[in-house]
Amino acid sequence: MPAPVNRLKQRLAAGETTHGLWLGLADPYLAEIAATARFDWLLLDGEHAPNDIRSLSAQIGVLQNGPSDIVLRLPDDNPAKIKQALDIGAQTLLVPMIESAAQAQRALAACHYPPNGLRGVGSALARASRFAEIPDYLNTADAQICLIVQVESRAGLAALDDILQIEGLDAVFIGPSDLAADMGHLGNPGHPQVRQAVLEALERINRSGKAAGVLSTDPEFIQACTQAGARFVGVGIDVTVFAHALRQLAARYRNSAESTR
Ligand SMILES: O=C(O)C(=O)C[C@H](O)[C@@H](O)CO
Repeated sequence: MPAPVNRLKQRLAAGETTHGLWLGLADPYLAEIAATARFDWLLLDGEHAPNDIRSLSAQIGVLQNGPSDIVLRLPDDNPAKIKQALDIGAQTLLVPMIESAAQAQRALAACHYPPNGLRGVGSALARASRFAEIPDYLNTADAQICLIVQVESRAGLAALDDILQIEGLDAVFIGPSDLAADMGHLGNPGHPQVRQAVLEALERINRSGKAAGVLSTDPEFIQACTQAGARFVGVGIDVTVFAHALRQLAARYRNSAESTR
């Protein structure tokens, strides 16, 4: 019995457009509710959300047999964290703040077992192998790992062509918020200069044959990104959807006398 087939890896390789939700509420119960929306994928954010390995593992536990594929974003490119993420059962990883081909190559090596990589062997303890229930896990795991690296700075864009040459790298995600900050437009990912840079990068990634990724909550920009070749498309963030809906509901019933609350 081999490692579980990574459906999202296959879909991205086939050029399918997929839509997903960022999960930043960092809670398995809320992740289970999000799964009922049946997005193509759900991304567990280990970079900006209050997640740790146990909360990430608990969310994978409730999502792993659900309708959505699971993506786990690491806080950085630390090989030890990549190892832990894979061992708790994530098969699609998003690694932020990649600025060179060498850095992307190191992240890829951390995803694969020797001799092709540096991933430490601990599958007997790991959900990834179904706790050693998958006898051939070590020999079949690598083929099902999907690595997406984030390019989100001018230095990363300058290295993009070299990054796109990396064999075995599945996708490159352009981070509009951090790119905006690096371009001098902190807090304004919708700035025309930023949007142009994002769309041009998505076109370059798509032309390379790798999958292009992006996150936006603006339906018009989402359409523009898809037309530019984005196939891994984040279309919302659970935290902002939740917070906005609650504020709207409260405001509807808050009378004017309390409006200063
Ligand atoms: O730079 C970006 O944009 C991203 O990487 C996505 C953000 O981190 C996400 O938290 C939404 O702001």
